[in-house]
Amino acid sequence: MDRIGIFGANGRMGQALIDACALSKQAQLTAAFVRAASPLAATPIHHLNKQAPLDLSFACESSLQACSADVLIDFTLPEGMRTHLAKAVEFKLPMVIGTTGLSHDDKLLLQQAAQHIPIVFSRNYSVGVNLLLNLVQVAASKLADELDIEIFEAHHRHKIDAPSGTALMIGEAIAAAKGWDHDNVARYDRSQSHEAKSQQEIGYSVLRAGDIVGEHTAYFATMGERLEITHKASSRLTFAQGAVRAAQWLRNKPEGLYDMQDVLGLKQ
Ligand SMILES: NC(=O)C1=CN([C@@H]2O[C@H](COP(=O)(O)OP(=O)(O)OC[C@H]3O[C@@H](n4cnc5c(N)ncnc54)[C@H](OP(=O)(O)O)[C@@H]3O)[C@@H](O)[C@H]2O)C=CC1
Ligand SMILES: O=C(O)C1=N[C@H](C(=O)O)C[C@H](O)C1
Repeated sequence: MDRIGIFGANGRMGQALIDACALSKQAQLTAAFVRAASPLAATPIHHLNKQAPLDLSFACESSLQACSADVLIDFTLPEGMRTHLAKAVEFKLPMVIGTTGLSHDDKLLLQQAAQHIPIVFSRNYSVGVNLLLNLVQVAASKLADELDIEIFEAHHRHKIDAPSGTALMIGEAIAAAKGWDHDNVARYDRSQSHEAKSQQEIGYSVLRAGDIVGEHTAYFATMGERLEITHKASSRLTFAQGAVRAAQWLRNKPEGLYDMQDVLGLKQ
């Protein structure tokens, strides 16, 4: 059994991760951390799998040293991720990270930490999106140069970062296939632009509404035809089960920075 510790255990993804551990035959949830000030600390956890009740309470993050986890999972906010990453390095524990909205400096922190512990970082843990990354690279490299490339994403009303981590990951994959520098070709806002778009750009658009779990479409449009490659997630359990799979894959790996394509064997 792989013993799993979860940060942000009371969040939307935290709850889904608790359910994913309960449904797994190989992973056992041994620590479900909440912030030090959380009123949930020391209260019992409820989860989907009612047939096998979970005999565990939420724990305060500061009790990490005393917990018995083999791998830690973080789906929180960038500030939380930074704190949790430092703890994982201190206690030499492998870590799976799904938090999005990370800055350039945060990504450098990940690289530094990966010199000491093994880390899987992915902005999307679903199988479908990781396959889509390969498909958009084929489309970007095989279709004509006279191509308009746009990425649309839709998420629930609570999501803070925009564009989503997945949308940026798709854009970065397309830019790599085209040999472009993503930061130079990404267009997030056309409201101040007074000219027609160039074909050497990747446009992003964002929708936030209701309870949408996560939808992404890459558009490849030219005169007379348009290819759309879409992924729709309908349950957070998809991401959570992917993260638990990554945690199991990560155990006993050497230090280094891995992603979900490594876990799934999809690297081209
Ligand atoms: N890579 C992937 O496949 C996916 C990534 N995500 C990403 O996961 C993250 C979480 O999403 P979601 O679960 O919807 O968000 P929620 O807001 O529902 O949950 C966030 C959790 O993080 C905790 N948290 C926030 N800040 C800190 C901090 N500074 N220290 C410790 N804990 C903190 C919150 O605690 P409290 O309740 O006390 O505030 C809460 O438990 C987002 O970045 C999202 O984009 C989401 C889905 C899939
Ligand atoms: O915040 C979310 O909910 C999600 N975030 C991730 C992202 O930013 O891409 C992944 C997924 O789409 C859900």
